[in-house]
Amino acid sequence: MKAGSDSVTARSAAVGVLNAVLGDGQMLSQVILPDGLSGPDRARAERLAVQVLRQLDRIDRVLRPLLRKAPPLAVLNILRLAVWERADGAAAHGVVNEAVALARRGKRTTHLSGLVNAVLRALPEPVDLAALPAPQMPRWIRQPLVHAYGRDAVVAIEAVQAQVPPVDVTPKAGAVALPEGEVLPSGSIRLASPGQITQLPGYDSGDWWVQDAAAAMAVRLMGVQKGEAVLDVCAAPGGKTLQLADAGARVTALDISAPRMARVAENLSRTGLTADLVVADALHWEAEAQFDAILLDAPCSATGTLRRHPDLPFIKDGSEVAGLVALQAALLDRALGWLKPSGRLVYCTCSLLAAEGEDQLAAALLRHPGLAVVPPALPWLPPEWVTAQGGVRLRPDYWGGMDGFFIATLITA
Ligand SMILES: C[S@@+](CC[C@H](N)C(=O)[O-])C[C@H]1O[C@@H](n2cnc3c(N)ncnc32)[C@H](O)[C@@H]1O
Repeated sequence: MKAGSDSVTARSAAVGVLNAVLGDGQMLSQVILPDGLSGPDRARAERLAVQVLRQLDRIDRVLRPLLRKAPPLAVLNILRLAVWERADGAAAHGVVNEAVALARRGKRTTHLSGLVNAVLRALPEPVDLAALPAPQMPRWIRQPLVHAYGRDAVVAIEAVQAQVPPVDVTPKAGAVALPEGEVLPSGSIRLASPGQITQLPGYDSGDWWVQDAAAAMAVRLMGVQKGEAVLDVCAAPGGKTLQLADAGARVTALDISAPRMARVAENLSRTGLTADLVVADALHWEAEAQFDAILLDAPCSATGTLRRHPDLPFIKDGSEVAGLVALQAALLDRALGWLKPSGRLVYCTCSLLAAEGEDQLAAALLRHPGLAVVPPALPWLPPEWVTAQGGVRLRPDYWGGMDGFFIATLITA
């Protein structure tokens, strides 16, 4: 974003978001922006905050030599935002003036507006963040990934996570209006220039939906047949429900969260697809009949989605993982009981951690002696993505960037 007088409100809101995430540990999705911000300013504030979080380590490397001691967080975040804007090509004088004005307006920052001015005037010219090493993932994620994939792979993943992720969409069968983009081998379309999604051709007519290429692969691996009874266990916000319904399955979509299920209903309505919606805790729900196929997209650490959620490294410390692993195992055991004898269950998580993928699968195979893995048979799937167990490991550095996922198809003997 280029500096300009109209962007002061977006800028102050962006600093507020950074204070909430980095100071109070709030998730980006939960931060409430101030009332009275226009739609475009709201979007700009969110974009600025996300970009600063994604580049935070690089930004701090630029600032560190210019600061004798760490200023209060609210001041530091004004400086961080200004460094990002300079790196993004905004003119120095505009960025400095507006950062100083922002500091003057805040009760907690006004006494340090002189410092803001001095530091920003001392920034190198140009501010080249891309020349610095990509931000590293926190230790609780990085260490197990180095162990699982090796150091080079982790560096490649971190390089991708420092970039603005592309937007992929899944076309509906027989779609007429599609936005321009590159068709990936799996059939997802990577948009050439996303801009405002709701303005793209085919959005209003429901000809496609936004869904990362990796997220779309679980249902592609399932090989759904028309008329099959399919249960989507953790369904919201519903990208995979749409795929299942579009493939002609009779879909039951279940999720514990009513507000999130409302988004599934909206998505079905826009795309003209249908599914039975159930709001329930899968750990207590009872199925009335068994299913031909079940998709379990289990709640997880979401470590495969750091590109889109750059706040996660700052608000999570890995302490939730053990609880999530136990929940995934309990959901998996329960879901297996709803399968027809010849049925298949696709288990997936958007996690990079083996604990929520490969190890979870190995533990399930031990708990259920009759359970077997069906290796994928898709011509476009690179064989090196298939694990020794027959699961699929998707990494963020594949195909120029995708979410990290683990997917496995299970059958009971
Ligand atoms: C990874 S998200 C699912 C994403 C979804 N499948 C999609 O493609 O859009 C995990 C979901 O699990 C749901 N969930 C968590 N615990 C659950 C439970 N005990 N029973 C049912 N749903 C649960 C959450 O509300 C969340 O929507």
